[in-house]
Amino acid sequence: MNDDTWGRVREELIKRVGRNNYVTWIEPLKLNGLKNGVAQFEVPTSFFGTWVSRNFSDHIRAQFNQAGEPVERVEFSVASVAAGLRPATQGAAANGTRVAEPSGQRPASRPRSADDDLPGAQLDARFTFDSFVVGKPNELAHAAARRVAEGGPVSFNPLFLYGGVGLGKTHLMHAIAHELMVRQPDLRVLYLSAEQFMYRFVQALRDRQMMDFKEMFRSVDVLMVDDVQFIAGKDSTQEEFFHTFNALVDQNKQIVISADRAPGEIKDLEDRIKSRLQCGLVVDLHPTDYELRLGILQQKAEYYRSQYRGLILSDGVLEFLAHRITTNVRVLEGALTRLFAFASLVGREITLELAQDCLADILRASDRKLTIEEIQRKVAEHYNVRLSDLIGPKRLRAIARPRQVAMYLSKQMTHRSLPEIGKRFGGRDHTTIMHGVRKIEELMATDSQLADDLQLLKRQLQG
Ligand SMILES: Nc1ncnc2c1ncn2[C@@H]1O[C@H](COP(=O)(O)OP(=O)(O)OP(=O)(O)O)[C@@H](O)[C@H]1O
Repeated sequence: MNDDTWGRVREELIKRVGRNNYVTWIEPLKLNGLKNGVAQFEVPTSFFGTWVSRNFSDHIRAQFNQAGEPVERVEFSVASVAAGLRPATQGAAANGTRVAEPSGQRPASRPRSADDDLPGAQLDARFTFDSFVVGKPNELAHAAARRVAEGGPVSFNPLFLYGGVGLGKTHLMHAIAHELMVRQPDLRVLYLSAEQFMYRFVQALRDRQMMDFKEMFRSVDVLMVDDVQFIAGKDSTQEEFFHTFNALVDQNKQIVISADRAPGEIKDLEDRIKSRLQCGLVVDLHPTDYELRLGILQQKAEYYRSQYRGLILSDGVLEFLAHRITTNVRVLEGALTRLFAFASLVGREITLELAQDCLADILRASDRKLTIEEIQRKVAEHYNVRLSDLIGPKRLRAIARPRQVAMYLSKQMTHRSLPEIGKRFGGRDHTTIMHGVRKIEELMATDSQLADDLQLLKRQLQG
């Protein structure tokens, strides 16, 4: 092989897989040889090899062939610390690649969810515990996820993680899966979204393969279902999910579920499923606070600094973003990505002015003030009362309580004064509003249902 070939192949790969993927997954590969149509690479860990094999081996093969070097198979071996590279030990996989572990150890930790018989979703390699920043709002969820990922005796089943958009539920679930696969390579870990569960179920029904479907789902050691609220209102999917769930719990197999709200708050979910979901540990990811946002930004900025070497980040920019972008982590990440990409394109230092300029739309959207009308609408919808009744004079308890909830939230979540709030509640006096706010404050201490309602409403309004 011409010495330059791998260099040329790498250049092409940057274009095919993108710079981020390239730096993370291709750059660390060491080409050991190319013989009889097999390209052999050294990789730092077996997980790394599995990941590259699964996601990039086709690209690598194609680019070698393009460069005039026929390659039929790509192999990855883990370097042994003491004795250099150990020979590959595992047979070729169906896709023409193989991943090997150092000899003397267990066979390669090929994630079982990558097996053809397990229809799991792909895991995002970036979503690990190492890259998850822990702060007050997510410390409980993180601790619970860690415990499950240790893979010891099942102590709470299911683990139910919930929280608003983009707060890290999926990240934590993937982190559990990654960790389990590394610790216990033989474990059958299946991660999928509730939507994929339904899709598989419908497919099995259509193809008359329900027995296979049931057998497959009951054969896993760990089942993780993301965004379970999706199956609410889908009767037969719920039914099947319920049976799968029970069968696995009976076998003492771990289940991890995520949703955008607590089990009891998912509308159109059967009561028996709600109660099953509440049996284990239910933990929520709270909206981020300033410290957590700053921590996440610092971590991501560190990564970008290594990607865009030479770029200067002025003091105070990250603090500014953590203050101003409070929506969710996904938006925060998007802002930083754009900022670094823009600064590198124009070759300028990332200053506060540049950030304000380049992120004007995101900052404007984050600045959006919540209105009393939005709060009233959300509360009316939540309690299933008419908006006109919520604002109107009716004194029925079923309406008066939601009205007080809306008054309380208006006081808490907007900068409006009591008289201003009164005006928007059908011209009520400010003392009526004050009474409503106090009533809710009192009740919250003793009525856990009300406290849950308020938490949910706040989360949704902040979302
Ligand atoms: N604590 C954290 N540390 C680092 N990154 C985080 C953290 N929380 C969220 N993120 C990042 O924010 C993005 C959104 O997270 P994720 O997809 O897990 O959210 P989610 O709660 O599943 O949202 P959705 O409800 O939309 O499914 C991801 O890129 C994730 O890595």
